[in-house]
This record gives sequence, structure tokens and C-alpha cells, in this order.
Amino acid sequence: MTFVFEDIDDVEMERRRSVVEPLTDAVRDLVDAVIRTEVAEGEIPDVTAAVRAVTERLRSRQSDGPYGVRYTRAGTGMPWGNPAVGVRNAVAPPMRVQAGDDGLRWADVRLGAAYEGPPGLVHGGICALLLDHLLGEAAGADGTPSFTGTISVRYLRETRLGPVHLEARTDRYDGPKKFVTGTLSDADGPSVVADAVFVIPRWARATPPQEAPQ
Ligand SMILES: CCCCCCCC(=O)SCCNC(=O)CCNC(=O)[C@H](O)C(C)(C)COP(=O)(O)OP(=O)(O)OC[C@H]1O[C@@H](n2cnc3c(N)ncnc32)[C@H](O)[C@@H]1OP(=O)(O)O
Repeated sequence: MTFVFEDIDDVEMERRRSVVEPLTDAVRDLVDAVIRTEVAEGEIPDVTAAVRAVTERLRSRQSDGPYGVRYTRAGTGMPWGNPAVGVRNAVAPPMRVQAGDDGLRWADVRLGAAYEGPPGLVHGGICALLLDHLLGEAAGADGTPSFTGTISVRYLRETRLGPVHLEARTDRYDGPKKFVTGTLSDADGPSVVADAVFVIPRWARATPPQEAPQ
């Protein structure tokens, strides 16, 4: 597992983000358009060729493997390939994680056609993905890295496509284990709840925190 440090400051990171984000948004829009298009079937081969040409152009220079989790000199993370929050990943809704008081992490996300499971409803795996990620962010609010050890997701009822709100926080610690809970709500209130044990890996376990994050 490699965490890459890039020799850039946060101003340069923001500049790079502002260049790539419109591309990702355009691809996200393309995904939605492919799902919902009703153009004549005869047009599809031409469109397919155009998309392939764009892909070839991007592939003319690319890295060997995944993007990784990169950091600026100041330690700001750039998980830009991440499927929940990655600013280079059109698969990500994307979720923009916000910090509240006492280690609270929250996000407002709009889930459209690309995230449908049952008709008009959010796919359960997408709810689990977003909750796993947000609970991970809440677990990381104390500054120590940790991985999802076990997560339990309870679907209280269906979640409607459209705007959803997520919240998570760490409730307690037990040695290297962080017990984290969270909710996902649609316009009608909470629809999914999750609780998880995040575990600080051995290599980061010198002084595990014993108090709730501030
Ligand atoms: C900011 C970014 C947010 C990102 C959010 C996304 C989160 C993710 O997707 S993380 C990726 C998915 N998760 C993984 O890949 C984790 C894979 N598993 C591992 O790496 C390891 O098994 C790991 C780190 C969880 C635990 O391994 P290890 O450090 O050897 O555990 P170990 O020392 O044996 O156990 C420590 C304690 O944790 C407990 N524990 C170990 N594994 C688990 C588990 N899977 N679930 C619950 N508890 C566990 C043990 O029982 C033990 O408890 P106690 O101290 O009471 O005896």
C-alpha cells in the first residue's frame, strides 16, 4: 500500500482540481445521458465511435495503475480516484464531505438515474458505499488512519432517488477499535442506518486515541 506525496501546495492542488473537475462532471453527465437517451438506434454507432475517440485521446498518456491516494506538502489528501468522493471518478456521485462539531461528518448528495436499484429508488449497494465512506471519514476525524473492519447496514425502508443527506460520527473507542454510526436520509427522513467497527492498523497503532474526536 503506497501513499504518494506530491510536491505541490494546496493552491496548486485547487488549480488542478478546477481543471479536471469539469471533465469528470461531463463524463458523469454522459453516463446519465446514455442511460436516459431515446435517440434513434441508428445514431448509436456514431456516438459510440465519438466516445471511443475521446477515450483514445485520454489514453495517449496515462499512469500504469490506479490513481492512489496522494497528498500535498501540507498533508491534504487527494483521493481523486475514489468511487465515493473522487473528483476524477465519474462513478462517484460525488459526495462532498463536510466537517461539523465533535467529529461529525456529513454530506448532501444528489443521486440520479445512475444509482437506481428498484424503480425510482436508490440501489442498496450505493447506500452502503456512501455510508461506509462517510463513516470512514468520521473515524478519521481524530487524525488516525483506520480501515473498515465490520459494517452493518440496516435498510429501514426504501430510499428515493434525488437529494439524500448523510451523517456519521465516532461514538466510542476500545483500544484500536473505533465504533462509528451513521444515517442516510431522503426527503422523508432516515431510510438507512449503519454501524461499524473501524480498526487502526498495527503500523499506525503507537498511541491509539481513547477520547472522542473534537
Ligand atoms: C478518509 C477515508 C475514508 C475511507 C472510507 C472507506 C473505508 C474502506 O473502504 S477501508 C477498506 C475496506 N477494509 C479493509 O480492507 C480492511 C481489511 N482488513 C484489515 O486490514 C485488517 O483485518 C484490520 C486492519 C481491519 C484488522 O487487522 P489487525 O490490525 O491485524 O487486527 P488485530 O490486531 O488482530 O485486532 C485488533 C482488534 O480489532 C478487532 N478486529 C480485527 N478485525 C476486525 C474486523 N474485521 N471487524 C471487527 N473487529 C476486528 C480484533 O478483534 C481486535 O480487538 P481486541 O483488541 O478487542 O482483541
